[in-house]
Amino acid sequence: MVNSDGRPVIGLVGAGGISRAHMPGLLGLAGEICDFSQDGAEMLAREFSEGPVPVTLASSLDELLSRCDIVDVATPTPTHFEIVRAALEAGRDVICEKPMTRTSADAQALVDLAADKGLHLYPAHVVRYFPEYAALKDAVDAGRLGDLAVLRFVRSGAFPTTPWFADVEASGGIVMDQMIHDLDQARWIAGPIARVSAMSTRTVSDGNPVEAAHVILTHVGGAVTQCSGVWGPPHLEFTTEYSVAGTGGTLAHSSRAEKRYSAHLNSADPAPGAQQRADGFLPAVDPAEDPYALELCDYVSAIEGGPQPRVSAADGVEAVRIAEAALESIATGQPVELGGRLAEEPNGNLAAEKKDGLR
Ligand SMILES: NC(=O)C1=CN([C@@H]2O[C@H](COP(=O)(O)OP(=O)(O)OC[C@H]3O[C@@H](n4cnc5c(N)ncnc54)[C@H](OP(=O)(O)O)[C@@H]3O)[C@@H](O)[C@H]2O)C=CC1
Ligand SMILES: O=C1CO[C@H](CO)[C@@H](O)[C@@H]1O
Repeated sequence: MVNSDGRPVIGLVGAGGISRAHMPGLLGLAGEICDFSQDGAEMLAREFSEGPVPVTLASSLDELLSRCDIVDVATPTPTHFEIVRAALEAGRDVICEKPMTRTSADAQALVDLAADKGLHLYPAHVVRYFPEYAALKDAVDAGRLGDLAVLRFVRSGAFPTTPWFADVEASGGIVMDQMIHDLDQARWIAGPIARVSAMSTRTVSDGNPVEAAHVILTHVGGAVTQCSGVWGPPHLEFTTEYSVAGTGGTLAHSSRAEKRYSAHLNSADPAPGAQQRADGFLPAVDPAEDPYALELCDYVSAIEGGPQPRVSAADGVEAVRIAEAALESIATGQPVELGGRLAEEPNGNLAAEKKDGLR
């Protein structure tokens, strides 16, 4: 189905917030983008119809799967399992938004199916492509921080307004939906995790829900990570922070840092520059190094025979498994042992390896 330039037809499932963040990257990679969603696909197609790449509509998932080479799943979390399974059954390589599925058992089942079919499956852990996090990874891998001792990750934004996010059964709440980015960072930067302790709170203020969580991870290598997440009131700008200390030094990032002052008040007059930087739901992105475009390019290149991308399917399973452990710890009040065995198994790479073997 590739077009005359050899560019693939990419099927986008979904037309919500993250679909719009994917569109610039998809437009740079695809010969055609075919979108399917419940209601919003037409509006999304209209918004992005100016350029040379046709944005077309499918009237069902089956139609989309029959018309595309690669599927990009950007629907609510509880729909990921069935949509990804259908795409793999139809023989399509798949990119899927995080969390890969709501449970690690479902995520592992998809990894196994992809491996059986010799197909690629990539979970969209986009924070690995944000420059400040990629720089941290490079510094740690180069040994510039020495042996890691303590890591702290913080992520704050407005409580998401689309109703399914508020349903913990559906979304997994702040830990599975939002903090999963930093749980993945912690494992990527400081290695496998042996123990997870967590606590969370949800309250309502002036009719607005607010949810927050702290998760402590003990890494197999001995380092300790604290992840904190906030889904706050509607005026809260999206911000991120980390600070990492090792025997060789420290590294820190704050998305607020370049601002001379920051105010997050419930007022009609937001902090200067805030709207250009980030809304309450997604972080600010420099279009010159758009991490959503970088991740999509990495995955599509791998699907087309390039090197393994920065994220594997096994990474997606493991992120969900750590988030599940945190939810269990919140429910029981006890730490959860992950046993140090962790999924440092090559499952995520199997699909690609198998496929390469078939070429
Ligand atoms: N990596 C990141 O930084 C981010 C990741 N995410 C993740 O992306 C996913 C989607 O989030 P987001 O875009 O914010 O969600 P939204 O609720 O804004 O959008 C979801 C879209 O999926 C469509 N949809 C729902 N069910 C189906 C279905 N069964 N088949 C086809 N389309 C369907 C909706 O349809 P309709 O046309 O009716 O609107 C809507 O267009 C979630 O898993 C979330 O965790 C979200 C934000 C950022
Ligand atoms: O990074 C993100 C922004 O916030 C959203 C709401 O929690 C998340 O789904 C998303 O992954």
